[in-house]
Amino acid sequence: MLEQIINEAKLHTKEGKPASYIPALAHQSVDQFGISLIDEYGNYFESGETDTLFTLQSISKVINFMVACEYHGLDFVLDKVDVEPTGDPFNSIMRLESSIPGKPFNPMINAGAITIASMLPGKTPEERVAYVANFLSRTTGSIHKVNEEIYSSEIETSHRNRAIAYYLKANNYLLDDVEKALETYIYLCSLEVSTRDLAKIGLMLAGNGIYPLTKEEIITRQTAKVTKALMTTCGLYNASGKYAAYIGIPMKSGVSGGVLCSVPDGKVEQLKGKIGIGVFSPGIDEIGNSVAAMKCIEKLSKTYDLSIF
Ligand SMILES: NC(=O)CC[C@H](N)C(=O)O
Repeated sequence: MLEQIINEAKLHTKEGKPASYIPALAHQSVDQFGISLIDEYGNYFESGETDTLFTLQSISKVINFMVACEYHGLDFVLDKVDVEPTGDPFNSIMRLESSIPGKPFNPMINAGAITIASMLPGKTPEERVAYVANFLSRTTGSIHKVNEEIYSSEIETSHRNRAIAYYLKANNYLLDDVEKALETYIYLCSLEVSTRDLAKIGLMLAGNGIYPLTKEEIITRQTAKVTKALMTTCGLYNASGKYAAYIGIPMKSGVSGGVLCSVPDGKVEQLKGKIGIGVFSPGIDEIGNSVAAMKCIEKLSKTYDLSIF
């Protein structure tokens, strides 16, 4: 049944286009598709390009939020970034000026994520990215490197994100210089992962911060719960409401075509208990979500009753 769902989803890979506003992402082949599922009992199901490395892009927002909450505590973080969905595109500037006092609406849009990047532990962007990469490795067991080509391509063309960072600085939300916050944010977007890595992070979140296979506590229960609430309400940009209704799984997507899913409680025999899912297919829609990955997750959720609602 899973193979059939995956084969059907693969038929949609060409309906999306690779993100072209980051020039180095534009030449990704849309034919790629990979999926990894891991459950709390250690069962793996994988198909397609599960070893291919791709950049986290917006999925880094989830990771950075967890790191910031663990390091500073939730109250400190929420003093600088709210937890309200916007219904606007991820790189929108509009509300920074229209809302008083310009506080970023949530950590899953660029304004919130650049703010979070400025508060991560470490004195330089390099130290911060190393801290976050180590944090990721505790769950994934992989070594995560920055893709320098994609980093350079984005930092050179990041005029919109730079504008957002200046607004944030003007309203006292950045804890650092504009350029350092931006470099940190883009380094983190450029960290490489595989679908297997994403599935493991999803499983850790499903375990409310405890990785079920090792029983190690990676983050607190409180951080895990707030993170999953943000993924559900803001994880898929301005399509988050639609996907909460039709799929109902805490998820986060990135413009490189990755999607991280955390299923807290699978109810059917074939997919039971806590499950992490990572999907990758670079063809994205206008909103920024991978077309084939979302088709696959929607079918999985409907077939195996994975919705949390
Ligand atoms: N939605 C995304 O994945 C966007 C991430 C990308 N690095 C940006 O800031 O534009």
